[in-house]
Amino acid sequence: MPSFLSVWLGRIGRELPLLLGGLAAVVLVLSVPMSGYATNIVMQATTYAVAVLGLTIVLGYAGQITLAQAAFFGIGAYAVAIGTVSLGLSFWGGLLLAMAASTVAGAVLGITSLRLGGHYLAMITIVFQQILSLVLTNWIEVSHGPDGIPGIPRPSLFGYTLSGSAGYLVFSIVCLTAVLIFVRILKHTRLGRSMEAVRDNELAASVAGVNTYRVKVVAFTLSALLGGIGGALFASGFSYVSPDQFSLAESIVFLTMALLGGAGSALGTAVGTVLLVLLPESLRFLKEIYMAVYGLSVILIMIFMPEGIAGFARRLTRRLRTPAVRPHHAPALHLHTVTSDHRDEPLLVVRGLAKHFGGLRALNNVDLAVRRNNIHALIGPNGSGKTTLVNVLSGIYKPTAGKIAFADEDVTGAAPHVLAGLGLSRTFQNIRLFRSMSCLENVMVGAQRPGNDLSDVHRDLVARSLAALHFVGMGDRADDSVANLSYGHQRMVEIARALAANPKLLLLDEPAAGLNLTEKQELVALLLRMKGLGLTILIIEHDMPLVEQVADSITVLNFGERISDGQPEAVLRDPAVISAYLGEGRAYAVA
Ligand SMILES: Nc1ncnc2c1ncn2[C@@H]1O[C@H](COP(=O)(O)OP(=O)(O)OP(=O)(O)O)[C@@H](O)[C@H]1O
Repeated sequence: MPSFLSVWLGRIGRELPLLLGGLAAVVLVLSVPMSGYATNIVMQATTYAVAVLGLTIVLGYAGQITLAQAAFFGIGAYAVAIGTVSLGLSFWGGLLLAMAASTVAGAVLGITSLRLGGHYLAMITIVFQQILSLVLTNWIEVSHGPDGIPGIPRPSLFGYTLSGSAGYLVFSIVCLTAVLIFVRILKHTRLGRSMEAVRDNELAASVAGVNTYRVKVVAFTLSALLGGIGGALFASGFSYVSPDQFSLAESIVFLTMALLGGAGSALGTAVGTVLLVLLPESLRFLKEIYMAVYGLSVILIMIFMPEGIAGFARRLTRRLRTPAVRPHHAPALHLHTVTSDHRDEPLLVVRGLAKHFGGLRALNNVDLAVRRNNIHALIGPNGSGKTTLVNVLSGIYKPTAGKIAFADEDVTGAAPHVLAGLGLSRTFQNIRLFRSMSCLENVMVGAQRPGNDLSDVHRDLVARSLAALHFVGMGDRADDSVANLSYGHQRMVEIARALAANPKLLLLDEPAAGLNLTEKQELVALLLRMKGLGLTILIIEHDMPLVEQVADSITVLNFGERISDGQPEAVLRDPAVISAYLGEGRAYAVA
């Protein structure tokens, strides 16, 4: 069964409480008579919530700030208005138009702007929002200008027109429940995990095999689509649209709703939306000062609940949660095995590699050959170019000159996620984990890299990730948040994430840094066990006793140039290495 289908089917059962909640809301709407005013408030909350759930995806999951959600909401609303009133389409035709228009607008804006991150993206979305407002106000022949478009029809369903408010409200609640469940389940899919990995640490996500740009574009487009659906429901519900309903101010309100509820939680976002629609209405009795009290309430909630209502609720219920049941036995980890006839053949071949930063030659004319099933150490003084070399090999930096061949394929200048897909995994000198995720989720991002020969089912992904965690001695911490781990344990999780990807080559950048003596001995044993399973390892390390225990060959860099290369016995006796790095009497330099 395809992985995504098994995840969706497996998760849908867990959403039963939400389905029942939706059903209860429907029963309530049908059984309790509501005034027109109350109906409008609930309809506004419901349709807004659909649009704001888009922000859960793009901001909460993928960490991208957008201030154009009201623009996509407006595109959806106007598409239904123009489709039904001007073009004579049915509501359903208008809805399809709204979905298509918001998706295309989101994809185009995402593709063109998501290479820029952070505040640049926020600025571009503000500009887009302002342009849309101007177009809606001034393109009178199409949008009817500031007067807006009245008379938008409501849909028919199975021959029954939802013209009554209660019927349409039920329809909106059903739509909201479906969107809510979709967004909640999305979090647990490969795509959702990739989004969260991008949010937590984009660089680590890319070397773990996530195409970060594509994931951001998909998140942005999905968010725009939900904005469009929300807008379509809103337009048909209120039968009227005008440009002032979709202004920048509205986008800021949407953002506040998401942040107030807790952007990373779909349920929290929905609660935040309902609260911010109801709060000003419930404060109207305060007359002139009601807006001031409203603003103050929002500020106070944000100060005392910085992670939003969802984060606050999570903290309250932490102790009540039951831990997941995991198998006690350690599942076996299968790695990329090298047959004995290929052992010692070159896996990675680097020729004439150079990397210049302006006038600084961090690497100059470096040659390197890493042989299969070998542990190859890269040593040299601080600033000699070791990390730069690993950054070039893993695609983070483009080389200035030279060629890199990996598994007989020219990979010079390839992107990090492409190299990860070919079987190149790495860890970082400064540990880079996805800090909001558990150990298991971190490792699953590694395991789900493209090209990893898992039979494509979620269960296998979990099994392989648990096997990798057990292999590094972290099996019993699978469900712990990585943020609560000691430094040494975080290193082990990072190695497990790389191992779960079933790499052909593992690049380790100073894995012993920050470890105590016992942990270093455990690392030596781990390195030898990994080699025993057939893995090829390139390790940067300053700890020379460790290097001596594990290395089959050593390359030494100094001022960006290779000064020695070969078997450890010869390299460590090389006068050039002793003078540049080891010192007389082999007093090992420790970083
Ligand atoms: N992004 C960058 N921009 C400019 N200079 C850089 C950049 N990255 C590295 N360098 C420079 O390149 C040189 C090599 O640095 P690198 O980090 O590769 O050394 P290293 O051998 O890994 O050192 P260490 O053992 O201290 O980690 C240094 O002079 C460093 O300042």
